[in-house]
Amino acid sequence: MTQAHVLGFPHIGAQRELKQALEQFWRGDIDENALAQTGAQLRRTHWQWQRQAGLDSVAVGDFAWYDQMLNTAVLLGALPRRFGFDAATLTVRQYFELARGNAAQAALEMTKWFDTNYHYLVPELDADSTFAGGVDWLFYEIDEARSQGHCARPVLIGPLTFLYLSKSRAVAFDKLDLLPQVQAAYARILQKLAARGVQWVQIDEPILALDLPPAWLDAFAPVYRDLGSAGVKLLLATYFEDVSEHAGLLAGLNVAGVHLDLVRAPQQLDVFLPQWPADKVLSLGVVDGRNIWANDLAATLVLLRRARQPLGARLWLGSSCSLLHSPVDLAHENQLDAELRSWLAFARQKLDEIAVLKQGLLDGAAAIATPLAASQRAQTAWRNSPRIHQPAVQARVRALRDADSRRNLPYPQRQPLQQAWLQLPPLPTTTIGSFPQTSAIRSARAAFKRGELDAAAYQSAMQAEIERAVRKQEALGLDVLVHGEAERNDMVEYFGEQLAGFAFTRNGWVQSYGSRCVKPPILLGDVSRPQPMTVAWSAYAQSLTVRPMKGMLTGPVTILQWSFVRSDIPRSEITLQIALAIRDEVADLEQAGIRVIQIDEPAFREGLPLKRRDWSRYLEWAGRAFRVSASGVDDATQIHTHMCYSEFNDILPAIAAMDADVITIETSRSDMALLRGFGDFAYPNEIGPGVYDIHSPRVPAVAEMLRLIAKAQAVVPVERLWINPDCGLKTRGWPETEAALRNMLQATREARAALAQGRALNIEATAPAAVPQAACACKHA
Ligand SMILES: CN1c2c(nc(N)[nH]c2=O)NC[C@@H]1CNc1ccc(C(=O)N[C@@H](CCC(=O)N[C@@H](CCC(=O)N[C@@H](CCC(=O)O)C(=O)O)C(=O)O)C(=O)O)cc1
Ligand SMILES: N[C@@H](CCS)C(=O)O
Ligand SMILES: [Zn+2]
Repeated sequence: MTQAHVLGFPHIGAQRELKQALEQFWRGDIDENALAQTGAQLRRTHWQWQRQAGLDSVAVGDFAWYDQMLNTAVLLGALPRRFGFDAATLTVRQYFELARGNAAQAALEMTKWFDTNYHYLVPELDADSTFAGGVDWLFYEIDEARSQGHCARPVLIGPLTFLYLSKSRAVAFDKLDLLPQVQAAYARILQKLAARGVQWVQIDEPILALDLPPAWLDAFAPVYRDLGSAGVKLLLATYFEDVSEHAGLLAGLNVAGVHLDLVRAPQQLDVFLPQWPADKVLSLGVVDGRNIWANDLAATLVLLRRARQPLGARLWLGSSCSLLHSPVDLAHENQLDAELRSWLAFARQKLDEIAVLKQGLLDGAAAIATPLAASQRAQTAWRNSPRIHQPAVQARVRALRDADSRRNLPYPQRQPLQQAWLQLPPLPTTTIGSFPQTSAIRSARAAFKRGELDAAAYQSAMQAEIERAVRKQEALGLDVLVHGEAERNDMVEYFGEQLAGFAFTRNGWVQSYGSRCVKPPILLGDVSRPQPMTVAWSAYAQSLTVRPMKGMLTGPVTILQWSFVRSDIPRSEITLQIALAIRDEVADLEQAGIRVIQIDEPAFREGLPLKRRDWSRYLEWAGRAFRVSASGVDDATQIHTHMCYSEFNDILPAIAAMDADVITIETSRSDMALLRGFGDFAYPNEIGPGVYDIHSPRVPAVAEMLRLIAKAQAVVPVERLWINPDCGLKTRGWPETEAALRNMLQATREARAALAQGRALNIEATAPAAVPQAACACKHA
């Protein structure tokens, strides 16, 4: 029978209930029982919504206190030995220690889930890892769903994806050596599910979207030959990319069905349909799990009908991927106008879309006449709306010439012009932009948004924060100052709120990691800049000091990556539109006397396509967009960029081609290993490799930073080396921020003295940090 389903539902809660409960629990304000009740209530609600919408099963196992990848490690019993926990008796408190670290141990590392803005916890394995099973939370939740009358479909991260995305913490080994044990553990779990009477299990193998080494691909058939015989029907889910090249492999796997992401790659259908075996389900992901646009029901029905004829009841339909990446419920957006709301669907509305599509497919279009007509009206209105199309913006993009993405002079000639007025000492010091976003700042903004604080009072409060940041930087002795970004809720949303072509939500939260969320703005139309966005704040900050104030902007690629983006025109074109808006802001900052300007691109690497074959095209347009945003200035104006969270070495030529005068990058957590590539590649401009990790409240000692400075000096010519932290300081508190910066400045003074005396830095006594650091605490609440 044709089934309608979703691959997973967001668990943070429509009002971020899980976030509030987690943070209360971590603060000690509520006990474990109260936390458990919040979790149970959220699961109950989300299952009810799926059932009420008319879906045939509910996803179980998508709920996680922190992260589903960590849950999988716990389920398998594969915990890092260094914590000394017994997986079979793991407590919720211990679970959070794995996620967030404890006094003795750093948290599990966190990294981006494929090309999304969600971070998962990276399981740690070693050659002796065991997989004897862990606590039975999944089985409990299945019983819970069933006791509420639902048809429970457990969702698991598949064994090959789990293993491939894990890391070895100690000596490197071939992770595939662990496959037999991992496979056996999955077989035991599936048998247990079968014994409970579970019929279908969704098993996610998104690594099929990547360029996989042959040994990993070859592992699929034998693993699933075994798992497919464990007594439950397996629906193997792929998503995020075209998996056409694996159609033969997938058709031959011992699974009962395969799921395809037809939103990302609709062309796959024509490859799969002709060769799809008569005994297997083909589940089509036709409702976008990663964006907020309402489905074009008529167009989707056409596609589904094409598959219906050959597949019959073996055709399933659902979301393209888990709805984890969507905000929860449009019903809470009472400030969006009716027209815009008719163009949108959040997770809850997507459930209805899937159910309606199933009905339309089985019972004919007449059975869904009302939603179909509404969908068609919305599509027509959207296509023709003056909110979307701004001919002047499009004309400006078309008129871009090659010279618009180039500075006048090359860097070697710009550098003396900049130094002539900047008069910076050797090893100039700066920070990445943000200073602590204190609860006073956040509650002032919340009061302003509620109308309880007027604009003038809010402005004064933010100016006071800016002044505080400036005075502290002066006292510390930094060379290039920042205003601190107090006025920004988020480095992307803030710009989305001010640019034409964007809409923003009140409550469209999406989990970024753990309890932390972001509210991506909605990029719905051609983008332009009605008025300056940052100039008044930066100019105010500059008015407070004679030192150079660095203007702070988010770059076009990062704004694109961290927004919900329209899908009717190419991403490359949208990015150029944003680039032009940023270019105008850069020009206005320069006019206002801000002559050092940073354009952040932390998502530049994240935007890289999953398949290498698509890289060069992306790097070409993304790099051009950055240069368009940065090239409209005088050669004496210094352009910085900043990148973090990334492995940069495989795209260094593209980073160099961005031609920023200075790049500050996250390097301290890799002990400067990330910098080596910059040295080998002979990166041509100035670099500020982070000399301390901002992700933990721990204050690094002067000697530790000196050691990293020495390592950096071995790779980057000293006249092109800057000293700065790894990333912004918004998630830190002031006491540790000041202490760490004080030490950074002291380390810099010592390094400068050594330089002046022509001696090497004395780093003999300095070992790498002995105390474990949180892997990434801006990501670790
Ligand atoms: C650098 N990172 C970012 C990513 N994506 C972005 N779009 N932005 C990023 O900065 N991706 C990669 C990383 C992810 N890292 C983080 C780090 C930290 C957070 C985080 O702290 N998120 C906050 C929400 C931030 C925000 O939008 N703040 C708003 C609203 C604050 C709020 O909740 N206010 C309360 C009232 C508070 C009070 O009265 O005291 C309310 O409205 O109810 C603001 O400052 O105005 C979080 O809390 O989750 C995210 C990603
Ligand atoms: N300017 C931003 C960059 C973060 S990646 C900040 O300092 O928070
Ligand atoms: Zn950063």
